[in-house]
Amino acid sequence: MIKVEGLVKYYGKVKAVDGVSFEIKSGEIFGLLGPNGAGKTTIVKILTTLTKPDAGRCFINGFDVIKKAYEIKKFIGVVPQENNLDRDLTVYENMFIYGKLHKISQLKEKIKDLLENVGLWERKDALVSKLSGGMQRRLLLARALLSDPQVLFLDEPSIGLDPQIRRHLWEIIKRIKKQNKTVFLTTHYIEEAEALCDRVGILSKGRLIALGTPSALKQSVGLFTVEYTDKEGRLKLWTFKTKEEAYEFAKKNELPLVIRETNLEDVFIKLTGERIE
Ligand SMILES: Nc1ncnc2c1ncn2[C@@H]1O[C@H](COP(=O)(O)OP(=O)(O)OP(=O)(O)O)[C@@H](O)[C@H]1O
Repeated sequence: MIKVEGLVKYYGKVKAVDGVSFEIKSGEIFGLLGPNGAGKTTIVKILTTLTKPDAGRCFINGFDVIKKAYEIKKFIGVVPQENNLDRDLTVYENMFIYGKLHKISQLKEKIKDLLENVGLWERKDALVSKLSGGMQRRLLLARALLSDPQVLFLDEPSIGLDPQIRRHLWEIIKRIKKQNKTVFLTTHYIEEAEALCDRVGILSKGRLIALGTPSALKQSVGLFTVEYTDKEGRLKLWTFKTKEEAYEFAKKNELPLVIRETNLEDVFIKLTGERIE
């Protein structure tokens, strides 16, 4: 469904994307995981035709994203990181105007369906400025789905939301996948990548440093982690294939160590020596 080959993007002298390649299958939830500034938004902007790469190619549904921007726009939906809803209009009006602009047929029925789907039908007459952050994010999602896109791009969908509201949003995103849509999301939340994504690409300083299912990525460094935080708050990690090896190692040490299952943050730390969040 999505194919990215050797993507490079500079902003002046900053190499924001440095030779990134990956493929996403139809119906997958694919996540780009990485810290702030890793280049996630830039890749989303390239794939959604908002900016052009300096090198490389990408295709969505066989269409060249750079050459066929007009066609691409017909089958993608985008939830940008920055909220671009009209705050002075109601929930319904935001949906209606967007639908009219995009010449959506059976608009009223679709608006009702989607607002019900994201739990906002009851609030359809509320001004956007009166909605909570989580509700606004759900409205952005509903609006992006109005054109019934085959591929949905979500740039940091749950940034700034508290954990409970984040989980509600994840349920909605999982339902979207069930409608046979391909979902491309970016995140710097480990939990979000693990809870939602079929496959994850780990991005660091513009480079894709690992790619695979969350469990394969964890397996690649070792499924069990021994953790130690020194007096200065510095974290040290050792990863092991088996729980027994981890216990064996911990037993030999005098230090207060924590033994736990490896998560994607550990994978990132192992590969880069840095933390994500
Ligand atoms: N318009 C721009 N002009 C100059 N530099 C930019 C621009 N947009 C991004 N950058 C730089 O490119 C790099 C990648 O930024 P990008 O926004 O793609 O990262 P990100 O992983 O999405 O992080 P965030 O979650 O903070 O948006 C960063 O060093 C950033 O400062």
